[in-house]
Amino acid sequence: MAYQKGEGKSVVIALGGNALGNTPQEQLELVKNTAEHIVDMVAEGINVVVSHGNGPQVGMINNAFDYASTHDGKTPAMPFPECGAMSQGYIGYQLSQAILNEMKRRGIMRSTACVVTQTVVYPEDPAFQNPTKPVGAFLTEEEAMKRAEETGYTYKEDAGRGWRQVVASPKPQRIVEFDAIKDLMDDGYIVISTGGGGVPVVEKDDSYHGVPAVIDKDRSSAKLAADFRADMLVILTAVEKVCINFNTPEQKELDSMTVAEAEKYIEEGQFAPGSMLPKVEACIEFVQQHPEGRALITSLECAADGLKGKTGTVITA
Ligand SMILES: Nc1ncnc2c1ncn2[C@@H]1O[C@H](COP(=O)(O)OP(=O)(O)O)[C@@H](O)[C@H]1O
Ligand SMILES: NC(=O)OP(=O)(O)O
Repeated sequence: MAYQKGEGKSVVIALGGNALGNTPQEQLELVKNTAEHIVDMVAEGINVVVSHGNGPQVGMINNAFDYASTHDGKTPAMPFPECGAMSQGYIGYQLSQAILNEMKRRGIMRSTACVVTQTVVYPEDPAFQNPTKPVGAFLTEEEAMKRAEETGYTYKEDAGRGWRQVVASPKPQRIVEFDAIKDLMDDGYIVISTGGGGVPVVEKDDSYHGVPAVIDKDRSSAKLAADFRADMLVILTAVEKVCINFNTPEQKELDSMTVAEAEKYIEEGQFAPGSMLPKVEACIEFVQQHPEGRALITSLECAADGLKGKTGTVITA
């Protein structure tokens, strides 16, 4: 099956934590299943851009370098933005390989392209004054204070379980490699990009500079999808549908929401901050910027059916 330039719908998929797991070994196994679902969409003639989270991965890489650099005296300290880029690299490598293998198995003559992506954030974003995103392992207070002094990073106590590094989660303003991502997609590549929301960079003196932060990947995916006016933003997570009264006897699955309905539910506190809320907000941002587009929240397993309108929660303008 060969790709003809310009044909097919365009879809940005944001992969949640359950598509990747927590360790490289677990991830290598899980991405095989993830790839099957992505290739199901490719087989339907859809042009797919894949983005993914990186919270556990960037924390793991950062910790490994911190540990090595303070223990062996030979390994250099690794700046946080470089850790983010490494997480994009190894997740992208595993996803790319799994998608290629699956396409080969099905006789689909398409290729993949991984784009290490930077995302511009504003230095004055209030998120920098209130780091909220925990990354990496738990420490004692003493260890955390020592590391804070050495690195300048922020550590916070996490619900009585110990101290963890927290980083800011600023809003994505611009995807630096946007043109390359679009061109690659238009040329028929299955593009893996904007991993972990993109490495956050600020613009200063006409140059980009990495900053120690982790952008919400659903927000960056919404920005990417809106910028190239994708037909659909698909946020894949662990649940088939968004619910109201989630985890209560009155729980009700939603097939669809307009922006006005979603905003009413947000006001009622129906979506948990740090999990479902940013996903719904990302969908709202996408359809507000691109009202002809539709956003879908569903599970990986239901993705293909969701794209056919058979399941999931659809958010429209
Ligand atoms: N109102 C809701 N409807 C459905 N799921 C919800 C709701 N509120 C919170 N959740 C939880 O949010 C989770 C998705 O958030 P999270 O696990 O942070 O995402 P990710 O898949 O990106 O890692 C769901 O698996 C579910 O447990
Ligand atoms: N960058 C990001 O949103 O990662 P997680 O989805 O893993 O938290």
